[in-house]
Amino acid sequence: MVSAIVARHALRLPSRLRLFSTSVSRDGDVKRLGVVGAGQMGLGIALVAAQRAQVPVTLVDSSQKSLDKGLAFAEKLLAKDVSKQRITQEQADAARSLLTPATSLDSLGDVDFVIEAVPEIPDLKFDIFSKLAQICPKHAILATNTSSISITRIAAATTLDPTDTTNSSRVVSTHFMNPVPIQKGVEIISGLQTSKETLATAVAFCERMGKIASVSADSPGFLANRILMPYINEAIICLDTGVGDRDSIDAIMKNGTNVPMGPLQLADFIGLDTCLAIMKVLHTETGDSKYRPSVLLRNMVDAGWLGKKSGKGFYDY
Ligand SMILES: NC(=O)c1ccc[n+]([C@@H]2O[C@H](COP(=O)([O-])OP(=O)(O)OC[C@H]3O[C@@H](n4cnc5c(N)ncnc54)[C@H](O)[C@@H]3O)[C@@H](O)[C@H]2O)c1
Repeated sequence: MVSAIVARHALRLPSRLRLFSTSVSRDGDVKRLGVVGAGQMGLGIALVAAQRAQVPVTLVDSSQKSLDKGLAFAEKLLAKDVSKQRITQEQADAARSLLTPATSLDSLGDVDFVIEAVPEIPDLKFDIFSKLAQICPKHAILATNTSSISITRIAAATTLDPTDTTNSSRVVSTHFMNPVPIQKGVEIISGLQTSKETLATAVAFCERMGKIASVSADSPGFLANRILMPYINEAIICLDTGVGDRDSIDAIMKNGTNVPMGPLQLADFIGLDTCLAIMKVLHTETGDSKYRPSVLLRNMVDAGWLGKKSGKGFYDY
């Protein structure tokens, strides 16, 4: 399965990508995982890795408060799984015991694979990857959960000499979908420097986590957001220009395409600031006017109406 996905992808890669195919990963056998950022995504990734792949996870966050909150939430999710008889108490205890919190990146000296899930701030990610390249073992895969930042740029931050791909070839994106314990899909994105072995290890590990991998190249919005965000943006333009009201827009897509929620409700769930940030990346990096963020989306973000997380968006919460 893994080799088929990677081979299919490699066939489509320009030959210049294959030139950088340095062997850095001995095999797909990840024995210890590091996760950086214990927020919404990082916590979900750590928990699913502990439950499904059954690997010990070092969960690093610069904020002790975030770690405490994240681990309390993990315990709540595990208790819910036990109460619904999806898992036994022993399985819940085993998963919880695999999660070790830490506040310093220096705790990641023994991991085989690390997934970064800190906020979507380019300089923050570049700084973390330059440190991970020094701290993690030389065979470790360095993955990011970014929604929109170029993987090639993140990989470039691991070295001062761009011609030396020892570190940059180990960088890849494992873009998990939210909420991680529920969504099956994960998007695996190669940067220009990413080696075939790194890609294969990333796909294999995500499959061990019970996920279904889709592989894409480093291009603005990758696959998921390149398709999803213009759909959401168009729904907002339809609302803004009076083609339909909120409920009609959500109802036709929900009842007509069999999705669990319509585009406006989904935008609220993702966060309107996140939607706008991704549309801006698509617009500026492609220069294509078809990705222009809708005026109403900009106005709602300016008003602080960010969706579910702020209590108000297209719906009230
Ligand atoms: N939220 C989504 O729906 C979603 C979906 C897919 C991808 N993503 C991406 O995942 C990443 C994380 O998003 P999130 O929603 O989990 O964010 P979040 O704000 O919930 O969590 C980020 C965590 O990183 C921690 N952090 C900040 N600086 C740090 C540092 N220097 N070292 C260690 N920890 C640090 C914060 O304390 C916080 O706990 C982003 O790149 C985002 O674009 C988000």
